[in-house]
Amino acid sequence: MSNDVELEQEHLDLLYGHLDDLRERATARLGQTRKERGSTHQAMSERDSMSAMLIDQIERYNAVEHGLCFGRIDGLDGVVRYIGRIGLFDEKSGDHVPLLTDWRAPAARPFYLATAASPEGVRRRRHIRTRGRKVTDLDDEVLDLDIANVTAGRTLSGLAGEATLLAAVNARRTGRMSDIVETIQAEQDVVIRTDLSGALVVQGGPGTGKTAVALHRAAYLLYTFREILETRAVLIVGPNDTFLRYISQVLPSLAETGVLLCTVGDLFPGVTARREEPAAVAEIKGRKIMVDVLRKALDDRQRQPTKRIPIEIDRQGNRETLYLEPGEAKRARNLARATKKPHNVARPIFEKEIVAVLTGKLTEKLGDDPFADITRAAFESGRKDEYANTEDIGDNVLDQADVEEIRKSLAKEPEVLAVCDWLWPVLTAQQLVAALYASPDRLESAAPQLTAGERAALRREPRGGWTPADVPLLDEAAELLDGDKPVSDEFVIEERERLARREYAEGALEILKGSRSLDDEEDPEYLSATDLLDAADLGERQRTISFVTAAQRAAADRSWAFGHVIVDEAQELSPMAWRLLMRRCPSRSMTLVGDVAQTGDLSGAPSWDSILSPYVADRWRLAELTVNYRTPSEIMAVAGHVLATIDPTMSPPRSVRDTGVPPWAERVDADKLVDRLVDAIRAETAVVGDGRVGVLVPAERVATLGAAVASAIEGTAVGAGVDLVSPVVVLTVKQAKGLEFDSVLLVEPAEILDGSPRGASDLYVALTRATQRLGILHTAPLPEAVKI
Ligand SMILES: Nc1ncnc2c1ncn2[C@@H]1O[C@H](COP(=O)(O)OP(=O)(O)OP(=O)(O)O)[C@@H](O)[C@H]1O
Repeated sequence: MSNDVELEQEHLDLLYGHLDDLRERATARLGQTRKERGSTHQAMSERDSMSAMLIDQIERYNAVEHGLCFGRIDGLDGVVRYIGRIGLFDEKSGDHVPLLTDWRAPAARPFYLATAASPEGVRRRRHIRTRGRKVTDLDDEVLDLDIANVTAGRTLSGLAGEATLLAAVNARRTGRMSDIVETIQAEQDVVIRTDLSGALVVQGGPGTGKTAVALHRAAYLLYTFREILETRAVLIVGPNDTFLRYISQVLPSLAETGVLLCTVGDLFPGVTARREEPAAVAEIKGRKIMVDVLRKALDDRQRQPTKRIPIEIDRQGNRETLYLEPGEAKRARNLARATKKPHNVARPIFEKEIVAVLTGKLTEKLGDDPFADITRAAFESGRKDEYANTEDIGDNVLDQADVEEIRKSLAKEPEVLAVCDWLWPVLTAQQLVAALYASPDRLESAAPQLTAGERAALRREPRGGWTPADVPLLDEAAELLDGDKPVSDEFVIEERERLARREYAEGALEILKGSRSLDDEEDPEYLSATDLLDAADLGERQRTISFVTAAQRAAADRSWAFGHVIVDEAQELSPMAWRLLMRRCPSRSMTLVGDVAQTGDLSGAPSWDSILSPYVADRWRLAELTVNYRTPSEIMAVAGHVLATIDPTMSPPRSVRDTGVPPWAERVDADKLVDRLVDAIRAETAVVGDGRVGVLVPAERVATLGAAVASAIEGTAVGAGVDLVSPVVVLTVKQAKGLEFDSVLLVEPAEILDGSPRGASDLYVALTRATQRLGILHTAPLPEAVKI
């Protein structure tokens, strides 16, 4: 074996040499490009585009530094193929010989799929384990049936690369999710490589790798369908900021950065929805009837006067009063509504009609027959029912130009515009929704289908920010107001530039730091590159850059149609949130991953069919993941009983390993809970060393217990928005969704169970967050379903 290690080290040295070479060339070109002095706008723009492209390239080379090459397959035909994070070719040889095959390429697929029973043309699969640039171990599986019995023990369970896989799942957690590119299993590989088109649902129990698979699928799709997806972008939606930070490193480590990661609360440009609200209120906002509520709220803003409205206008220094009759206002409203255009888009039609009516009145007042042209025009445009016969059309002594002059001046008249604003106001989504929440009368009129208590729950003052559940309502409102028109073109451009400048500046400086640490600091090429990319003017330079990624553009554009949308913890989204996401993905090219047994949100989905059937009927595919890579079998046995209370027909996923460590539970007196918890945390941190301890507590206790633990144990992070790199984290179950810790301490499970109508699902989630150890502390009796 040691001879083999040396041989693999030689190949690895060759690959890293190649990578260094590519990076150096790109860095040198970057330095050169930055020095070019073009004076025209186009030259500057081209130079900046080229710089951005080179920076992107360097970023990719830096990203694959760790674990560049991790596998090798030896074919039955004698061909040897190395598998890694990117493809590298021996360009000097002229015939483009692959030195390293990208894991996403079809040629790499047997590395993930081959088994002794179905070797896919592979004689031997080798996992190459490395630390930095050094080979540390090799893990071989011989798949040739003639000699399969030699290694049969390794593949009995159907796992590929078992030793490497177990090393990965047993490793200490860091607070950041790692990629699984070295050990993707066959059932996961099938999901990752499913075709781009259509909706795919990935259902799987806790720890089956749904999140990991979703992220690797994004990388696969970007590689395989780069042309489509680089222009239309990929959106990944996760449940909260902590989760997004947790997964943030995975795609960069796979050398993919052009993906927009966000929560539903981020999906309305210009709004950062972080305000909190009770789950029951969010549930009301998530109901589909809110579409009708918003429609009615908007209808109510298209006012119908009950009395004539006096309009005072200035006519060459004289004040004139014109009267708009209720019937005339109604006719204008009907006309504008009949266009079926969004409210703001239809406003000019409403305004034009009001101005036309007033023009008629004013010309009449001035002693002429005003209706001649107007009624004729109305008649000719087909509104015959309003003007029953052509005899109504009289003579007009004013010529067309005079009438037109009057019309123009009325169209600018502040009083006329003020009346139009009152009858048909131009609104933003924020104005419509905030005004609805702020007024019991508006709520009562718009939401008769809600109970008085539910309407009272929606009541809120306009100030104080938006909640995540407001965002789908804002989006729906924007749709009713403006259709698929961007909120405002100017705003979109501004927002785009702001995001692009920020990301660009941060990204570029990171890259330079990264590449410097790898190379000679005195290298003149590096110096010239860093000189030119100093932090002070980096952001400003980007102002002129015409190149911004599709993901950046998409982030600022409410009407953006993504090339593919991936939704994690998809079971949690409300019907209103689905409407928003479906609008962002008209092609319905989507991957939804989740577990309906873990649904904790009150407006979450009871089944996949209920989410998808309104949009794609039964045209969606289901893939299932069945193996739990996170939670050891000892802990899954406990969680399995809780699952049976949620749905007795569901079985928990099969754990990939035992740890021999049984979960424990301990009842303590209420006044001893904090002390005992602090002791237990200390004990667990001692066991997991540089791993992570998660303390999961009922929502009502997070503030008090969190503060008590934080004051006793240094480095404790508490509650929403925490950074999971902290050694100890105190969270609610909702906040811990999708996350994992080496050791979990669960406090007061009975309160979690009783704390919500979906308490059993919450408990199931809480019990399945540990990769190694689980302890339960309780003052009340353990729920019956928790059998320890
Ligand atoms: N093939 C694999 N190789 C190595 N580790 C894996 C593999 N598949 C999953 N894992 C690990 O298992 C853990 C659970 O994965 P992940 O969070 O994606 O599961 P999940 O199905 O999304 O779980 P949950 O529904 O509980 O959020 C992660 O640490 C992930 O890296």
